[in-house]
Amino acid sequence: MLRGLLDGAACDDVAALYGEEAGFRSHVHMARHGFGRGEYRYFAYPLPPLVADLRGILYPRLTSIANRWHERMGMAVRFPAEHAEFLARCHDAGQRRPTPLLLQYGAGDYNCLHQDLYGEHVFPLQAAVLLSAPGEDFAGGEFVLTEQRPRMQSRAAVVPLAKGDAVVFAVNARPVRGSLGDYRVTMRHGVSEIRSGRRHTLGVIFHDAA
Ligand SMILES: O=C(O)CCC(=O)C(=O)O
Ligand SMILES: [Fe+2]
Repeated sequence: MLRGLLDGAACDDVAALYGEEAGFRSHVHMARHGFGRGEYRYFAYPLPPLVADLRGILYPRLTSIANRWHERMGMAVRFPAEHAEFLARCHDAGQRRPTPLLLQYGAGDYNCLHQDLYGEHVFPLQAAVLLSAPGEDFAGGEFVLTEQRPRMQSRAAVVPLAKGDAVVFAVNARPVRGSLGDYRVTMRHGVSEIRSGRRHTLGVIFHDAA
């Protein structure tokens, strides 16, 4: 968790973008795709400055974890120091569409457990920033992670985010140290049902989409 990544005013400014027509490349109604209930919009390029800055600032702080994870999971790909360089790799492979997104949930909405994979190129960590205040703007709507371990039952974790907090989590898999060395666990994330009110999130994914 990154506590207080954004202050309250910045959260409100980003959440308010949801209602604007311009600045997005697509609008997804989750129920139509079986993804849950609620909606989200992918930003278009150029990203709003705050979103572009978050991507550029968080990425270089995560590359050493990403590279260590890949080494431990026996994956050959390594990540360059700067986000622009990694994006160029995505774009050269045809993954050119921006993936940062704004999500909006109302009462009864939820986000099914999923993974945000959009092509061959995957940066193994992503971030989500909670833009609304639990207990004040909404009730329910907890950020949930599950880890699926080999030959074991899945385990869930709830991330107790406050408004402005971010969670950095595994996109796809992460290594876990066991008595026989590292093994790989498959991670998924989602959001439990919002019982009342309205909840907004900013999702920051570092690879672009095909
Ligand atoms: O609304 C949330 O907390 C989860 C959003 C999400 O799935 C994401 O940012 O990838
Ligand atoms: Fe997601």
